[in-house]
This record gives sequence, structure tokens and C-alpha cells, in this order.
Amino acid sequence: MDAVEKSVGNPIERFNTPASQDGNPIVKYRGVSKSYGDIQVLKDINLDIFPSEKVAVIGPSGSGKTTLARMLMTLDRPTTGTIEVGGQMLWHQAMKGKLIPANEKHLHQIRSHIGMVFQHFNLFPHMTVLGNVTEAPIHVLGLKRADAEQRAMAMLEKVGLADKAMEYPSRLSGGQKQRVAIARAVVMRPKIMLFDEATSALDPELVGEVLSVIKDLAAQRDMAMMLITHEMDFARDIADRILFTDGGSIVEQGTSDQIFGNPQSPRLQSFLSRFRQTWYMGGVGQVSTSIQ
Ligand SMILES: Nc1ncnc2c1ncn2[C@@H]1O[C@H](COP(=O)(O)OP(=O)(O)OP(=O)(O)O)[C@@H](O)[C@H]1O
Repeated sequence: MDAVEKSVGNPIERFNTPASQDGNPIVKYRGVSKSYGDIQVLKDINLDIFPSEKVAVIGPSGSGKTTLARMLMTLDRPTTGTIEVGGQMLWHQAMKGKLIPANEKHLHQIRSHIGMVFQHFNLFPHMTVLGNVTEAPIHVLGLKRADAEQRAMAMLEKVGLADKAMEYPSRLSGGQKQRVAIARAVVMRPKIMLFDEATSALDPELVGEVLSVIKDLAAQRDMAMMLITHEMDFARDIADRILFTDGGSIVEQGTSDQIFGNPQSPRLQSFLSRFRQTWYMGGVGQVSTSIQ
């Protein structure tokens, strides 16, 4: 056991399953670890996320937040441990301790339950906004074009971009592109949406419009969300539960009042004090609520 592991110990857990949940998590991580060569990036993660629960993940740069999400997106595989989505295993333990993927058809089906929004929007530049949002409903869900367009227009309405349906991405602002990316993911009606620093690549004046769309979706939609963010106020406003990661472990988790108002672990206290300092140093006219 290395020095970091010793100091981590068991996570500080002050989170009880909400009374409204039926006890069946939509996502289950069990003993998930990830190493790149000799470097252990995630250490024995155990995590349940419940239907419609909004979970924010905060922590210093390099603490493993994105890796945690990449495993769930099936973009990368755990070195050990298992992850289930909707009761289905993403990766199976195979002989001699090696992990093998679920078969392609199975993975494809599970992936359709997971929506993802990244820092970079990755829209198809040669398609209109409407084309971007209807692509997956037509080709993955097999909807008829007219049905897909009706569903897509309703989503574009929700993100405030119905009037841009026939525009090409190159004619949109960064904030608008990210709202299209959100519409494109949510139109699939996923069981869980992952947002990985969805506003980090945006100019500061465009951040608010994207956060506000995500907040609206969180309030209206009966789907779970995992939100990796450096925006502390956003995490506080939106999350039912906040996870603090450091050194590849979930060090502490709780409600936003617990995490921000009464942090227990010295590492979370130190992380938040840096944030408060950044906030304070933002000074007049530019109050920064994010840290890197
Ligand atoms: N493909 C890879 N090969 C080697 N190391 C990697 C790889 N991907 C991530 N890492 C390392 O894993 C650690 C965790 O990275 P990760 O991106 O999950 O952190 P993070 O908390 O999301 O950071 P940030 O807030 O800066 O995005 C980092 O030290 C990173 O350098």
C-alpha cells in the first residue's frame, strides 16, 4: 500500500439513500480500480447512482474524475472491478483476472442508455443543428425521420435553439454549440447523463447559458446525472449529492450543505479553502467560482 492509499482510508460517507429511491441503483461501481502502467489512477471505487439522482464530482486536477466517467462511458475499461448500468454489466470478469467487454450488441444497447456531453462539442460540421440532433434517433433508435425531427425540435425548444435548427454549427457561438450537444444527447432519453466539464472550454460570458440549460434539465427530467465540474456554485445548486475525489479515491461524499458547510476530511477542507481564496481574489466585478 502506498502513502496516498494509507492516508485516504475509507471515504467519509454522510449520504443516505433518498427515501424516494427504491433501492435499485441505475449505476453500480464495485471495487473499480484503474492503472496506466505503474500509475494507479482510481483506487477501489464503490459507487451507486440512483434513478433521477444528480451527482456532482469535484476534486483537484488529476484526481481521477474524468477517468471515473470514462469507465462508465465504456471509453476505457477498469483494471479490476465491475460496473453495471441498469442491472447490466459493462465489463465481465474473465478467466485469469482479465476483463473482457460485454459483447458488442450488448454494449451498444447499454451505451444507448448513457448520454454524454464533453468539454468539446464534437458536432458534425457538415450537418445542420437539426441534422445533428436527429442523427442518433434515426440511426441508433431507428425512428422515422418525421418522428425524430419532432422529438429533436421539442429538445431544441427546451435548450432555446429552435430558431437555429437549420443553421450549421460554424455559425453558432460556443455556448450555442454546447446547448446543441446537450440536446443531441438528451434527445435519446438516456437513463443517465454525464457532463464532463461541459463549460470548461467556453468563454466566461457563455458559461451561464449552458449551466442554466443543464439546471433546467435537472429540474424537469427524470434521469440521473453525473456532473464533473470545477464550478462550485453550480455543484451546490444542482446536486443531490457531491463526491469529492482526491488521489484516485472518493474521499468524502454528502449533500451540498455537508460538503460545503461542514467538510470533514482535511483534504476537502484544504481544497475548499483554495476555492474560497480564488473566489475572494476574483474581487470586484469578477467573482470566480471555479478552480482548476
Ligand atoms: N491514457 C492515460 N495514460 C496515462 N495516464 C493517464 C491517462 N489518462 C489519465 N491519466 C492520468 O490519470 C490521472 C487522472 O486523470 P483524470 O483526467 O481522470 O483527472 P481529473 O480529475 O479529471 O483531472 P482534470 O480536473 O484536470 O480534468 C492523471 O494523473 C492523468 O495524468
